[in-house]
Amino acid sequence: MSAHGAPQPITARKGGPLRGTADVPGDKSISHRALILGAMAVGESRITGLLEGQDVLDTGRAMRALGAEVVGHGAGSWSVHGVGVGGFREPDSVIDCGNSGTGVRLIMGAVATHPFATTFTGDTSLCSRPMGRVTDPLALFGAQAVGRSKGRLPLTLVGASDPVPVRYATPVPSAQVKSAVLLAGLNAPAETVVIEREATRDHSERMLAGFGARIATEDTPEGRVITLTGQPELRPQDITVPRDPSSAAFPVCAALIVEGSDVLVPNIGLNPTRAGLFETLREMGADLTYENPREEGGEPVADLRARFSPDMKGVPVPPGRAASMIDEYPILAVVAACAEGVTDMPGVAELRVKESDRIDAMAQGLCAAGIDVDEGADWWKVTGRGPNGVPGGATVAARLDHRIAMSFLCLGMASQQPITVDDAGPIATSFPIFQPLMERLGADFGGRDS
Ligand SMILES: O=C(O)C1=C[C@@H](OP(=O)(O)O)[C@@H](O)[C@H](O)C1
Ligand SMILES: C=C(OP(=O)(O)O)C(=O)O
Repeated sequence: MSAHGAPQPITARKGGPLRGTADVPGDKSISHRALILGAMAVGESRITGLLEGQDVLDTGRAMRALGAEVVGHGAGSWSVHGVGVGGFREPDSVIDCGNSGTGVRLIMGAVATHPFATTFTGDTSLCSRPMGRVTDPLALFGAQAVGRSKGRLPLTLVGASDPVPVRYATPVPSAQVKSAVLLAGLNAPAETVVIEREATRDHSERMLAGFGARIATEDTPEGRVITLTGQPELRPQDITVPRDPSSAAFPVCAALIVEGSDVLVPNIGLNPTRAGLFETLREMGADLTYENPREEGGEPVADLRARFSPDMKGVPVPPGRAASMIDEYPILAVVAACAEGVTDMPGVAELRVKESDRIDAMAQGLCAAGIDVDEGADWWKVTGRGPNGVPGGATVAARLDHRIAMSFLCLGMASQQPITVDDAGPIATSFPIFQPLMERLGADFGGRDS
């Protein structure tokens, strides 16, 4: 069942090559942060290129419930009239973050140092995900959370009325945890410090600096140490959201595995904390180039060009790279299935607590499509069958997970027999135009029986 209605099965089958330009939507991580920081600034921020996917729309609704004015002007252009740090008001009703881990965890951080109660919920996927990783550090500020067993949603967070600053070493590599602590630190006095052993995406740090917060990052033997001075006045910003590398991954990888393809994906954010997939694909022998590299809105961007790459080989993916490509492992596994040899992906326990257990979801679907997968608690290996070697002919479960749905649809474009995804509804959370965009490039979602 889709998060937002009846299940929408889609079948992808091998058609002609994929060709043309893929204008993917705005970055999901940056879009959430633009709305939240806009809501915490004094005055009006303007955002262009905002991702209008359900996850981000749910965050926009939550910012309204907390007192900010959030207005869409069409085509990704939005304005947010913020209430200032410490200015949120108690919401009248439950905040429903839908399918979005980023939304709920960042908003929990933002309200944790406000003296009122907020109740959070989400869909069945979000209600099964761990929240203790965020409520534990928020408790150090003085916030109290009561949720279901194992701290799961629905959950009520009573914010600290007299917050204290916090120094916190994150036990898991998670930008959501880091960002929740930093957002809570905004309304605490003095300095809040987050230490992360492995660097994770740094959009919060960059955007906080852009809004005028005093924030410093230092690489030390302990790890990356981020120090934020609390209670700043955030200045409203004009933000241009770069396009999402995690969405670009789908047309890029589909082009690499579909014979004769040549696809340009312009204006993609290539922040090094996000670009691990592209590095890995190049190591596999992908014909993937960065054209016109430049900087926009404080983030590095380039145009990506991907062409069919029949000689790709499996590679070991360094575990230290995992955080920079954590959402891209499902589509990497699809490329690995179409390469020769083994792609070994260690150090990825986090994949088991995303919208679904992504190792299990991919292993079951790949196996049904004729691909061998070995897995352990924090690793998996895909044994490829080479270009045109994937049998396909399977129906796979999306498990309320947009990335699982899109990954298997891409595999269906290259496999010998079609692949059906039982519910493509969740794709709307991050990439609402996925289907028409891929069809314009030449994908066949005709849905006929094989
Ligand atoms: O901070 C963010 O915007 C995100 C962080 C990642 O989650 P974790 O922080 O849980 O690794 C990622 O999987 C998610 O899609 C977006
Ligand atoms: C893990 C993801 O998102 P979130 O954690 O925000 O639900 C994702 O988009 O792949």
